[in-house]
This record gives sequence, structure tokens and C-alpha cells, in this order.
Amino acid sequence: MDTTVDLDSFTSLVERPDDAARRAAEDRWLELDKPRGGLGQLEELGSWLASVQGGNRVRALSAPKVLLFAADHGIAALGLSKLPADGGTVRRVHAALDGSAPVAKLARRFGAGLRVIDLAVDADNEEFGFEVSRYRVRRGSGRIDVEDALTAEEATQAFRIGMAIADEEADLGTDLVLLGDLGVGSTAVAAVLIGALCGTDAAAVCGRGSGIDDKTWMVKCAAIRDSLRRARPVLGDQLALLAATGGADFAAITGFLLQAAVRRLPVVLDGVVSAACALIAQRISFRAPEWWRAALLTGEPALAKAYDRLTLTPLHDQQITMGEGLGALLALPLLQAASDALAEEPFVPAPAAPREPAKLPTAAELLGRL
Ligand SMILES: Cc1cc2ncn([C@H]3O[C@H](COP(=O)(O)O)[C@@H](O)[C@H]3O)c2cc1C
Ligand SMILES: O=C(O)c1cccnc1
Repeated sequence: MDTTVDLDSFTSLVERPDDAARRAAEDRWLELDKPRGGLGQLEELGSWLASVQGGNRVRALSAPKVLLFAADHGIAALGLSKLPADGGTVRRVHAALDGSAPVAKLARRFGAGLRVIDLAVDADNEEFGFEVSRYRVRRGSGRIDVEDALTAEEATQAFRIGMAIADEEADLGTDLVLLGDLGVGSTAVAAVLIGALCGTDAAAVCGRGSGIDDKTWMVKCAAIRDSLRRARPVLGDQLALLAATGGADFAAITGFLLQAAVRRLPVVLDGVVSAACALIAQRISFRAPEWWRAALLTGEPALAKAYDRLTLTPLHDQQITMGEGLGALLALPLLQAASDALAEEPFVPAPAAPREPAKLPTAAELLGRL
């Protein structure tokens, strides 16, 4: 694999979504059998889908997929999460894989694929199998309040892996990505990146993450403060920033978001981790955010700041606070509804598995029971 990445190239490689397609969709809304504006915010959402799909026909979404980027973070060793630093991420990855995690149940419900990508979980290489861990960059990451999360080479490698995943998904025909992340301590790392990029202090970006108490919040806040000091000198260099105070998941998501925009693959962002990466990606390509939608606010103060900067408005407000792509996935029915309403070809669901016909009693049998 090439070991360098030309960030400047994204400025020209990322194009704008198709404005003519958006205008055609706006005209089509007016022709449909409904009052003007009758589908409310779904109309703007459908017009956005038209612009990212391009061309003159909106296609009903048929291959949405949740991508969960998983990694451990050295800073979790300070005890700033409700989940254990030792084994918490491993358990969440298993829950996503065995179908018990809420995101896995909902993905089945909504007909979305689910792919878990282990970038740096603190586990043996064999823990989750080849498909999940084939892109693993390292095991865990450095404690960003005192040392770099990654080496420069690892940051570049993770970034390129994210790009490769975007290419794989685009080539597979995935038509919408619901982005998620999984990792103990990740909200602290995201807060550092967003705090650094927005020029705020630690208290303004430190949230409750997995549901921490006041005492733990203070530990987390001090860790974010110390990490912010390490982030500021490298603010002008996105890969150096990802190496110093990010992680392999953050670097991969950033590369993924940019290459997804190059490949015209629309993405729904989830919580504060995807927002931190989106903010970094925006600094690399100012046009890229036009390919993304924000799913929700999770209560993390850093998330609201990031979406403000990105001028993205959350699609729903269900007060989900657990990450793992659940918020992004909950936005899927809205996007499906928008694309179904606008598409000229009706959506044809895959046939359900044949069922045994119900055996109802005959009238004579019923009478016989009386
Ligand atoms: C039972 C439980 C299940 C979870 N699943 C995801 N998270 C969430 O918590 C983590 C981020 O928060 P922090 O930065 O505080 O560690 C992520 O793994 C996120 O998915 C969970 C949290 C809890 C308590
Ligand atoms: O914003 C998030 O992604 C988030 C918030 C709380 C807990 N886990 C994740």
C-alpha cells in the first residue's frame, strides 16, 4: 500500500453535488399528488438525495449500510468512561457482531447492511475474525494527554484504509452510509479534536459520554485540557493532529469521509466522533460537507459546536446518547421515505421468506368445538 497521502488533491477531487438534479427534484415535488410543501422536511431531504445521486431520476435507496469503525483509546486508562477501559470495546464489538446490540437489531429491521471495522481494538488479532480485523493498524493507541495516539505512518495508513473502505463500498453499490463508531473513551478524544479546531476550552466540550458522574467528568475534563495543549501546536497539519490527539478510528473515518465524497457516496453522520472527523475533513475539502447529513444531537456539547461549524442540521431528535451508529440508523427511514416519494420507479422490497399458510379451523370444526 502507498504510504503517503496528498491531502491537497481532495480540494479538486471532491465535486459539488449535482445542482441541476436538485432543481429537477424540486420541480418534481410540485408535480406530485400532495399539497405544496406537504411532505415537510422530507422534501428538502429528497432534493438533497437527488443532488448526491445526480442524473435526472431519483433512485429509491436500495443498499444502505451501517459502517462501525472500532478502536480503543489509551486515554480511557484514566477511567473517564462508564465502560471499562479493559475489555469494554471488545464486548461492544461482539454485541454488534452477534446481533444483540441495538444497532444490529435495527439494521435488520430496516434492511440495512452492517459492517464492523476493527482499526485498533485492544484485542488479539483473531478475536473477531479476518473480515473484521483485516485493516487493523495497531492494538489500542497512545494516551493523548501525554503522548501521541499514533505514529505519523500509522495515521497515514489508517487514513488510507478509510479511503479504501469508501472505494470498496462505492464499488459494491452501497447507496447510503450510516456512519458509526465504537470505542471506550472516544467522546474524550472527539472533544479534544473539536475543542482544538473550534478554539474552545476543555469545559466547553467535555460531555457525559457513556453516562459518567460529576467526579469522572472532572477527570475527563482535565484529560481533555492536557490533550488540548498537545493538539494546538499541530492544528495546521490534519494528519499530524490525527496522530497526536486522534486515533486510528478517527484517521480512518476522516479518510473515509473524504473519499466517500470523491465517489459521490452520501453519508449520514452519527455522534461526536463522526462530527470531529467531519470537521477535520472539512478543513481538507470545504465542499465535502455537502455530501453528508447530521443525524442527531447526542447531548455532547462538542457535537453541537461541530455541527454549527459544518452548518449541518440534525435530522431527528430522539435523545439517543449511545453512539454506535444508532442515531444515524434511525435517520434511515426518513431518507427512505424521501427517496421513495420522489423516485419514479416504485421501491420493490426483497420478497419475504415464504411462510407456511396459516391453518384456520373450518366452520364445521369451530362448531364441533362448541
Ligand atoms: C452499557 C453501554 C453501552 C454502550 N454502547 C456504546 N456506548 C458508548 O460509550 C462509548 C463512548 O463513551 P465514553 O467516551 O464515555 O467511553 C462508546 O463506545 C459509545 O458507543 C455505551 C455505553 C454504555 C454505558
Ligand atoms: O456523541 C456520541 O457519539 C456519543 C455520546 C454519548 C455516548 N457515546 C457516544
